[in-house]
Amino acid sequence: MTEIIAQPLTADAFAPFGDVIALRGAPDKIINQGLCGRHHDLARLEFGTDGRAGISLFDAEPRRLPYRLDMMERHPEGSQAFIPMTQAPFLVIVAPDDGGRPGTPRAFLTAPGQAINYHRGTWHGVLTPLSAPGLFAVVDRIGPGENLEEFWFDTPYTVVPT
Ligand SMILES: NC(=O)N[C@@H](O)C(=O)O
Ligand code: NI
Repeated sequence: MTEIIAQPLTADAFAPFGDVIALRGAPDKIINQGLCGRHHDLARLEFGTDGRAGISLFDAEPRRLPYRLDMMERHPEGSQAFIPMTQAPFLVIVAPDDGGRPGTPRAFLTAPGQAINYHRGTWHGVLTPLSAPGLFAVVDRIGPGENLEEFWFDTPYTVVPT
């Protein structure tokens, strides 16, 4: 199986696929009588013309590295954000589109305090925590119709740590 080496997640590397939601420098605005910094509008969310935003909680089983990647998916009708409810790193796997199927996947390990938002239609691996509890707030589209497309690889990949 082809190996993919997981890299530290950076906003630049992830930009073609989505947004890294994290503190970056000074807040955009100081609020709450000076006791809170607002870091404003950090992700491009989309829910389609007939959908709406929803917040759900995902309680996922932790996985281990090396990780067998045999399927990727995408949501053609909306974006999907994963906001960890712990400080634990998790695995993020994305791929460019290659004629309607995932191209070569890329894997990232988050740092504590990083959350992510997959842009609408981005190929990604399913939520992959690496420790328990795998508890995440998820902001994605609630609406009619099918919003999940899966692609199963004939030959799985193996994701390994740096
Ligand atoms: N299917 C589902 O709600 N979860 C996936 O979209 C995922 O990205 O984990
Ligand atoms: Ni998804």
